[in-house]
Amino acid sequence: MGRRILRKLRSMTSPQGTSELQELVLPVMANHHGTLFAGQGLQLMAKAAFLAARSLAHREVVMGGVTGVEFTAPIPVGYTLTLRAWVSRVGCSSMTVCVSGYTEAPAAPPEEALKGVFEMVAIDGKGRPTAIESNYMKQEFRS
Ligand SMILES: CC(=O)SCCNC(=O)CCNC(=O)[C@H](O)C(C)(C)COP(=O)(O)OP(=O)(O)OC[C@H]1O[C@@H](n2cnc3c(N)ncnc32)[C@H](O)[C@@H]1OP(=O)(O)O
Repeated sequence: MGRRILRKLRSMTSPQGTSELQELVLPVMANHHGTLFAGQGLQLMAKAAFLAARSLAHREVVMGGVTGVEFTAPIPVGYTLTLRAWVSRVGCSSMTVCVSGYTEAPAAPPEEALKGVFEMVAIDGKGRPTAIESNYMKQEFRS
């Protein structure tokens, strides 16, 4: 692959410590109300948090816990859900990742529909916590 194409591909990816996913809500992802099933929403948020944390740590990461999740608006089938995740705290081996999801549809204004805070831990080849070497952020943003 040529260098120019590689440069273009790199510029199209999310910055380190962030991720963005876009999903079309399909009937197979819905509950009996015709809106996104909570378990599917959690899975998508977990995926976005994982990708943001791994891109910062440059190592494999696992989820240690979920600090909080809120579903603030139902997401009907046919809507587009855009999830944005960003690392808000870097510890020794752990990271806090915030995720926010917005809905869009042709006749509806964009609306925040879900959000969550996830604790991710960088691991070595044996699955044990390992230090994150990053200058991304060395302070906690918790109030
Ligand atoms: C991508 C996926 O699908 S992951 C699959 C689901 N997740 C898993 O299977 C993970 C299973 N759990 C584990 O493997 C372990 O409990 C680990 C790796 C998360 C932590 O291992 P421990 O031996 O408990 O780690 P230890 O107590 O040394 O803590 C390591 C770091 O993780 C943090 N941590 C550990 N557990 C948690 C938790 N539940 N919530 C928040 N932070 C945590 C610690 O605060 C510490 O942070 P620091 O290094 O920045 O100071």
